[in-house]
Amino acid sequence: MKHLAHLNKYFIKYKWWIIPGVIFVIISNIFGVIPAQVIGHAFNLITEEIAIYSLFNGFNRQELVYSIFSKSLLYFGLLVLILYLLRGFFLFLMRQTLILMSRHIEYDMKNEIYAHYQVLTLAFYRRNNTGDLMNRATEDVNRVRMYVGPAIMYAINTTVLFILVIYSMFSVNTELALFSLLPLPVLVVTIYLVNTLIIKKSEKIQEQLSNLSSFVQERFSGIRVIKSYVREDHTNETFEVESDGYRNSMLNLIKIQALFYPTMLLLVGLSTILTVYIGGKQVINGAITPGNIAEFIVYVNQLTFPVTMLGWVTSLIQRASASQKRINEFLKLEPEIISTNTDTHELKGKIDFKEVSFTYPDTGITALKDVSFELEEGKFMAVIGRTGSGKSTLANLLLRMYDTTNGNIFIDDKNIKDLNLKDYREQTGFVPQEVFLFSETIKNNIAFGVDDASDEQIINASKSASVYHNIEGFEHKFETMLGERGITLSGGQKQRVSIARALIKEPKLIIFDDCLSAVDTKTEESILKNLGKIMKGKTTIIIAHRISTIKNADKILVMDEGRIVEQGTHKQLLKLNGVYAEIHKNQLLEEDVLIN
Ligand SMILES: Nc1ncnc2c1ncn2[C@@H]1O[C@H](COP(=O)(O)OP(=O)(O)OP(=O)(O)O)[C@@H](O)[C@H]1O
Repeated sequence: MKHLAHLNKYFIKYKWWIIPGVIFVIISNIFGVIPAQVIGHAFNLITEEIAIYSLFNGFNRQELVYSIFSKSLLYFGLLVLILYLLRGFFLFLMRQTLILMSRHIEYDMKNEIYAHYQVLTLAFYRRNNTGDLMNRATEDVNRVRMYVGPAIMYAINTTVLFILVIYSMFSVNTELALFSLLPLPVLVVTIYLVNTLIIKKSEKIQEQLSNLSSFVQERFSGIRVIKSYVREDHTNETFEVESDGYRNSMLNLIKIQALFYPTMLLLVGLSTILTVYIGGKQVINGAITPGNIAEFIVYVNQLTFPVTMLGWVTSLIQRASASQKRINEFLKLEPEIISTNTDTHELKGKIDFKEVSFTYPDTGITALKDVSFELEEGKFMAVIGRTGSGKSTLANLLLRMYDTTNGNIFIDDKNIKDLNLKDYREQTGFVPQEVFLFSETIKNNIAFGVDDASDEQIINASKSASVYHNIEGFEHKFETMLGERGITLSGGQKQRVSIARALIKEPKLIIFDDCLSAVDTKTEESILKNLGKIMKGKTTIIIAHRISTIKNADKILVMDEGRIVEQGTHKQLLKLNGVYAEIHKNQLLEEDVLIN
């Protein structure tokens, strides 16, 4: 329960929804209890009037007695109807306040969680899978909403009704009240147990269903692989096994659910029988009137629903508490990378790595070891090296996605940790190795990093990235939708759209992480030529595998196993006759083989 204390701030915020809500609950219940008393009186009236009516047997007056009798009964009927209508009206107001409040809290919570997700670092996203992140923002929030809305509403409702009904019952007759209420605790416990079982089974089913959907989703995405490996039948079989498990669990749940209502009705029936039996005895003894029995039967029936709710509410609170615990775990996480500086700084692009080492926190892999280099502002630097040698890690550190484990990075002679990170990243362009495009129009994908980008800017960026002609070739040009709802771009086209997205920002520092691998050498040349023009006087870092991409760089870093093994210009490195010269030789040989 202590986890739910996090929600108190919302209750305070929405106190003007809760207070009227509680008042409506009380009023609606008063209008629920009075009809029982009216029915009791009506019942007594019937018995008395029948006796009077029989007394006048054979007299003319009997007709008059009958008309008075029926009129008064009609008035009673109308009164009960009006009372129930009023009850209904206040129930409506109760839901309008308390349930609506829960929707507002749900909205606030989702915003709070989403905003917190945004400040958490890349390492957090590596540690947690997307499904889990989504679950906390949707499933868990939904469970908590069930607590702040229905659970609280029914809890207040049940308490108020209980007080009113029990007071009315005991004020009529203590013994009858005790016997009528006797089966109710059994009902509460039974419903709680059955409900907990139902919830447990439902959760398992939910999990099976989500496994099933993930399975189907993945297989649909990988349909090309399935078809080319002729694994359709095998996939079908796996699906059937999963599906069978889901069906069996569902059948099991339905069996339990089928027992739920009969058990409830049985216990309520038992209560009614006890009321009639004990009440009958009391009537014979003259302690109560027959009308009181009718009144009690209405009470017992009125209590049934809230009592059922009591068991339900208890399990709702338990689930909400578990969910809130999970949500709190995330909300309490502090981002590892904090930037408190709010000063803006015009980025010049001087970079200085001083004995930088970096170990990935979750895997313990040391990706950079004692890396030191300097790059003057406005220069073009390239990084080359075998796969896994730490090139992308270097880019990650340069964008401060992670902080160094040892050593320091200086940008314009300022420690990167002291920079205003938002301001720094805004002036930096980054093209990642794995292209990610949103399921949006090409135009929106290119304009992603800029507010209110003009058409001209978008066109120029696409021209610089040598993707303009491809886009113009599509039927809807820049309005072409990408992703699931639209077309699929080729690998090279994706890379170039991603480059255009970085170029439109007109960054002071640009980092290309192996993002020219899927474009042919001619296109690459034209991109590099454009880049040379755009980035003139601005710092450019290109991570690449092809010497042709980087031979004009002012400085080339050659990396191996997390270390810089060589650095210099193309000519200097060739002279060294080391790793770089070896890569160069091999690539020349490859080209020869291809040409011949
Ligand atoms: N997010 C991560 N968490 C843990 N380890 C990582 C992570 N990213 C990379 N590594 C590890 O760090 C090492 C360096 O990887 P990095 O991606 O920097 O290499 P790279 O030189 O860019 O390789 P490639 O040319 O194949 O892209 C590798 O051993 C890799 O397994």
